[in-house]
Amino acid sequence: MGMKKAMTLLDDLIQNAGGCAVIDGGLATQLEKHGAVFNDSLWSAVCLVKDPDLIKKVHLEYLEAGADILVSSSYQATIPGFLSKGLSAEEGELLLERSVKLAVEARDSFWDSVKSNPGHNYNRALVAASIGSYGAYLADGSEYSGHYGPDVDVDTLKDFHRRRLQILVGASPDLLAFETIPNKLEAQACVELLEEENVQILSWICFSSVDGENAPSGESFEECLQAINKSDKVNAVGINCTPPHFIEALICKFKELTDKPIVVYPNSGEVWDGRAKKWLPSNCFGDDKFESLSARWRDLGAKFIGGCCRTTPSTIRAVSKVLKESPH
Ligand SMILES: C[S+](C)CC[C@H](N)C(=O)O
Ligand SMILES: N[C@@H](CCS)C(=O)O
Ligand SMILES: [Zn+2]
Repeated sequence: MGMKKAMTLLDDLIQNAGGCAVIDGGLATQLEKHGAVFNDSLWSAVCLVKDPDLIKKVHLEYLEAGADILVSSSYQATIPGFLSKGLSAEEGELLLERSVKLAVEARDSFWDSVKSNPGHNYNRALVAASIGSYGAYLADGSEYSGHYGPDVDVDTLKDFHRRRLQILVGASPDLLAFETIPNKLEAQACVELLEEENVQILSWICFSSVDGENAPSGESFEECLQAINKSDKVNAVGINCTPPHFIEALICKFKELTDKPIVVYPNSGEVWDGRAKKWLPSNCFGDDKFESLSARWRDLGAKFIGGCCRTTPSTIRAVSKVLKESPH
């Protein structure tokens, strides 16, 4: 499909969803709720190897809750990560393809089961292939610090992302979702890669933020968005895995900094301790808060809203309900 046709598909989805498409919630979180254990450097990508059926089940739960966009299970799935566990490059590539396939299969079977029900309130969902940051692969919490050290330059990051991007593009998702990008260098690497590979699939680039004002590296979003704004290969930009109380101000900031559609899918407000590898209870937002805040975020201009870590299908049910029952 050409970029133009894909863009129409996305615009139609936003319109059919009432002016703002609903993204799913935390994938790893919901896998853990079903008993999956991720005390491993592959984090949720362990499930791609050990229990792909569970991934499909969670995708179906999010569709049932009203998600218009599913994000695939490839966040922390990388060829070097799989090689470090003794898998071959070919096996790693098949696992990446599998992550898209699982989401596509869930989407297709869910849509087949609801599309002819009169009065159903679902849209045919799109599948976004997740591309987690280099920091996610490092598994040291650096997707929330942006500190990759002096030896990492733009070529290191492009080399890291290139093969996975090629494989995910080859699996034909509807979208590419760069997630939890923590600094300007990685944003630039992602844009250069999309250009160099002449990628013909829509994409968004989302940053994390730990202070509600800047990228985790301390660089301003004005700096981080420079390369993105110049490229027509990036179709939307925003924030994920960041506490909900920062989102309103960040939407306002992004509106001043870019003409691209804005994506927000915050976490619950809990804070990831990269060393202890656990979530620390903090200013935690429940589903009712997500419900009221989503309407506010939509009114401020966000075009894609969902949840990230520690949000669940019940969060997305609340978000979907408010966005679809009182459309803009
Ligand atoms: C979004 S964070 C909670 C993912 C896990 C992290 N990259 C780690 O492996 O420690
Ligand atoms: N798509 C990933 C993001 C982690 S920050 C997940 O939901 O698990
Ligand atoms: Zn997250």
